[in-house]
Amino acid sequence: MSDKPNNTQALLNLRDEIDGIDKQIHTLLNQRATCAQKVAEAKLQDDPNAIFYRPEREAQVLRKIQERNQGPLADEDVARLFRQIMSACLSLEKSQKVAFLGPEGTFCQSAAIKHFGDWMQSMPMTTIDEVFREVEAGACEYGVVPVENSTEGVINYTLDSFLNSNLKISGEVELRIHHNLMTAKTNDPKNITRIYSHQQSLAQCRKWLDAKYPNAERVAVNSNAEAAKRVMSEWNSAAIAGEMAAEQYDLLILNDKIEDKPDNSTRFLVIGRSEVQTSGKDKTSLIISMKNQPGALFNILKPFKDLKVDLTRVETRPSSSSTWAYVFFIDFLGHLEDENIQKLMQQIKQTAADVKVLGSYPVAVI
Ligand SMILES: O=C(O)C(=O)C[C@]1(C(=O)O)C=C[C@@H](O)C=C1
Repeated sequence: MSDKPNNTQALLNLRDEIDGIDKQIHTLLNQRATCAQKVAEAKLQDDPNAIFYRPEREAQVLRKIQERNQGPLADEDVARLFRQIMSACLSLEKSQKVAFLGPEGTFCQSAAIKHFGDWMQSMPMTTIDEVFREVEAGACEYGVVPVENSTEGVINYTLDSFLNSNLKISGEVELRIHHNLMTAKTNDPKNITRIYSHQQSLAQCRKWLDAKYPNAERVAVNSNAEAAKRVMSEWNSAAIAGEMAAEQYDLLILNDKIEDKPDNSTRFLVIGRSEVQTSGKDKTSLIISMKNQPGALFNILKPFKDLKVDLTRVETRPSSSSTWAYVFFIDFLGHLEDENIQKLMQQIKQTAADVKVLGSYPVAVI
């Protein structure tokens, strides 16, 4: 018997128990990965040009995990763990290249990692348009682009990019956005006279900046990560960016969570070249142009009421072609394969000048 105090022996016994559990988890993880490899083989036998990433199936797996979770780990934490397990399994089937609005360290990259896990290959692009082009050209399987922020509203450039693209929406990601003021570790915060960030981030932290740095020059740049890159070499500057950017560019966070609204979040869209099957809890996005006649908008929206389809967003944008004065970007709950959505689409097509389906995709799970 060890002469160590009881609590050490109890500790050692518990560690033995953990070792036994880890051994089981390790075995099961490799069994699961082997299954995923067999799934890949089955997909290829069915279709030599098989699509390996299946967002509908991943959403179903993550929902089941959350539904049966008994704790002590929180539902979202367990789902994030399984998100990573599926990411590792998918990488055994086929590595996924995902374009995002860069550079490295942007919230868009954080959204891509949240959705695809750490095993995807993230490819930074300088503009939203470039993300679309990279996926259209087949250089990347998927892309992630920002579409709306809870404080600043919709990102028009993303909506307009869909007008001239054949890409489909494959998924959506919700990301809580925390802004931090950061600077180079060699800088003296008292010398800060210029603050860089994306124009949306400067706007989301306006009140904080007015209170803390009323006289600092505010310079809008393409992205928060670009702002972080700049301050690495400027002794009198600071950047507003996410935690990931501070890590990426080895910066010191002077103040964290400086956003004016505590529930500040951004929604991102996952874009791809193929349609997504039904997952059981889906959303559909359309672009609808209306005939220039009285009551046209009412006629478009009436079928949603009649068929009890839940509209989640309606945005108006100027049309890119002369024939369309305005187009409507409409999101609603349901999948194109659902019977009531098929009825809805028939009625919309009777009254609209034109309808462009952007896709049906799983409602964000984590
Ligand atoms: O079920 C599949 O189609 C799989 O490829 C397996 C799996 C998984 O790990 O659960 C992996 C990748 C897919 O995106 C979906 C699920």
